Amino acid sequence: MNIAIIGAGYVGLTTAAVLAEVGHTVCCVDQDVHKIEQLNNGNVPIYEPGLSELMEKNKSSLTFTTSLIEGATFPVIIICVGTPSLPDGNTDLRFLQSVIDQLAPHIHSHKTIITKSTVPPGTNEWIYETLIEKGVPPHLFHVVSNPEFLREGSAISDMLHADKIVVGLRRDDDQSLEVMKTMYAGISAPYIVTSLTGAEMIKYASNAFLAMKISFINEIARICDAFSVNVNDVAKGIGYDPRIGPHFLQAGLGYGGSCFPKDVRSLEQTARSKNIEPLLLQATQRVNESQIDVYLRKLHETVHDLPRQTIAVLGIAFKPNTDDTRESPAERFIRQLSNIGCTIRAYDPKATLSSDMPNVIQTSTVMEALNEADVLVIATDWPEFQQLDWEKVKQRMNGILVLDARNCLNRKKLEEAGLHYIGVGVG
Ligand SMILES: NC(=O)C1=CN([C@@H]2O[C@H](COP(=O)(O)OP(=O)(O)OC[C@H]3O[C@@H](n4cnc5c(N)ncnc54)[C@H](O)[C@@H]3O)[C@@H](O)[C@H]2O)C=CC1
Ligand SMILES: O=C(O)[C@H]1O[C@H](OP(=O)(O)OP(=O)(O)OC[C@H]2O[C@@H](n3ccc(=O)[nH]c3=O)[C@H](O)[C@@H]2O)[C@H](O)[C@@H](O)[C@@H]1O
Repeated sequence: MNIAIIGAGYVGLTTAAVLAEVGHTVCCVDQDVHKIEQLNNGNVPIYEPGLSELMEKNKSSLTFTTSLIEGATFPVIIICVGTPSLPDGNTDLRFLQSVIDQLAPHIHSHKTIITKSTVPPGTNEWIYETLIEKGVPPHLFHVVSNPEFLREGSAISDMLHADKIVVGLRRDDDQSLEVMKTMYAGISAPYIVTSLTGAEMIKYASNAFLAMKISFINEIARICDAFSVNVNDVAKGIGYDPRIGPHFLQAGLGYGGSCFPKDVRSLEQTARSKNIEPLLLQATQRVNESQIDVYLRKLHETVHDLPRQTIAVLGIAFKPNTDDTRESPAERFIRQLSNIGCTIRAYDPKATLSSDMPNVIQTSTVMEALNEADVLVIATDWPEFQQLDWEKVKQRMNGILVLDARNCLNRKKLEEAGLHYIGVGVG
């Protein structure tokens, strides 16, 4: 198949690489001239494990352009542009709207227009109606909602081994399911076929549920903390029940990234627009937003005169295996520590601090970050932090306190090395 992908970000590039891998020809369109230049020079502008290798392997099936008009010549068009939050929590749909505005005058043969961007319920129906209003004859296009469920850090494997493929169609569309099955022929997964709006709701409900699971375990961690119980044991204990499952029960600084925070906010606003008070969504966000305060309080309780201390913070990205810092809890924590006057030495294997902050420097190695540090904080659970040589860490630091803000370290090993281990709900 010949496919155009509009928006060459995390989702667009992963989709392009995977669809090229399963035998299609893919043209990636992005308005960011610099990004397209990089891609045309063989450089992948984001860090995602395995992505540059897969793109290199399939380079004969991949092209890159800034021209949406060129993209509009393809019979299958997948929209993967960003859908960020507006200040009021609603979704900013202006990138998507601009794509539809630009596409409409160039639809002269049949197009299957597939939305992969996460969009609020009703958006794909809006796309259909807008194209009709703009004079595109209905026999020249179909609109499909095909939300994406990949995670950054494991994007390629998540897409190649998807647990499901969700396809939302208009009631009268008896063609697009076949198109989707041909497009995903190389991927074996059950199909969930529903309405356009049903598919949009599946995506929002999925992200909201996962975010709620994280806030749930973080609330349990606070209670565990008061009773000196280890929340990891509790997560393990409840996770064996197949009705609960073991995933997304890792307590810590809370969820971040470009999706959970914005999608939970957006679903909250969607509910409100229909006069529904979304109590669980609100609670999920309240727990998440106050999670950093819980860790700060822990530091205040344990460290004398915290504002005068030098803190080594390991982790800047919102999760391991990515360079993404969008709504990163690690970066928020660094900002809070900076606000109260601490001196911060931050390190991350891939991510860079997104803005300058007073008394904060980023180092290029873990050991450099530890120099003169009174306290060490693990803010992102990169595997390499879990495997540190704790004897060496102790020698390098000024103090001995380690705050495990991701509940990911082996406490025994740290204590054997003479370090003092603290956390929230760590027993
Ligand atoms: N990042 C993730 O892990 C996942 C993201 N999603 C959803 O997928 C969508 C895209 O997310 P990301 O890939 O993270 O976004 P991103 O911000 O990394 O990439 C979006 C790209 O779209 C381009 N763009 C914007 N307007 C354009 C236009 N008019 N024409 C051409 N290109 C345009 C931007 O320049 C940018 O390169 C969002 O709706 C997100 O919620 C869904 C699942 C996973
Ligand atoms: O819609 C999206 O964009 C994507 O959002 C998430 O993927 P992602 O944001 O890449 O990362 P996750 O692995 O879900 O982690 C999100 C945040 O939750 C935190 N988290 C995750 C799991 C957990 O047990 N505890 C926890 O605090 C992570 O540290 C991170 O800050 C979903 O997992 C994907 O299915 C979805 O496609």
